[in-house]
Amino acid sequence: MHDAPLAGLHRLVWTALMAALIAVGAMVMLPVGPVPVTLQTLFVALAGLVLGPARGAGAMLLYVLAGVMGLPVFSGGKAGFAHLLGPTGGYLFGFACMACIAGFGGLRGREARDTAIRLPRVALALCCCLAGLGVAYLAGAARLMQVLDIDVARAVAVGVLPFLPGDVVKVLLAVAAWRFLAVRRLLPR
Ligand SMILES: O=C(O)CCCC[C@@H]1SC[C@@H]2NC(=O)N[C@@H]21
Repeated sequence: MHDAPLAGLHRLVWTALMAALIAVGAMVMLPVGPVPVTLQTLFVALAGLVLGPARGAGAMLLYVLAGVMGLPVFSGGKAGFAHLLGPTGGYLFGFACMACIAGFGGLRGREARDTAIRLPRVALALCCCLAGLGVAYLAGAARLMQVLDIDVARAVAVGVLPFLPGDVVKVLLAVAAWRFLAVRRLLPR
């Protein structure tokens, strides 16, 4: 009977936690050009899988809002609205879409009560995360084209290809973490 308010609180805590973890992912940064290597995509994928499409996207918007309001949560500890208009602003917009799409790979309804997460279910989660990553790349590359005044091929060379192998590994880690939490019934409902 008292489960519903607690479940709501549990979801809220997870939403705030995921927004905070993406900020941590932005701090872990390797500056390699106009776009740095960060751990953000790991936590964006995890946010979607753990929270579902709507709340996953909500956690991303919360994260972006925190940065716009001046918290140093963007890559390299940057903050402010101007950062959204810079070379990496497209990815930040794309993260909400990525979390939303990844969220369709998470567990819903009765599935969430089943602790046996088999290979096809893991494969679905992985596909959703990779599709979401593709959309984040699309948004990121589109913004790079505008800001750096480059063509599509150059934007892909600068903003997608160097990150692809690492991001695939991050997505695999996110799926593994999600499965770990799910089989232990630690996910919000
Ligand atoms: O300025 C920001 O906070 C956003 C940085 C975005 C970095 C992108 S996300 C996809 C790709 N993978 C990385 O490791 N870095 C880029």
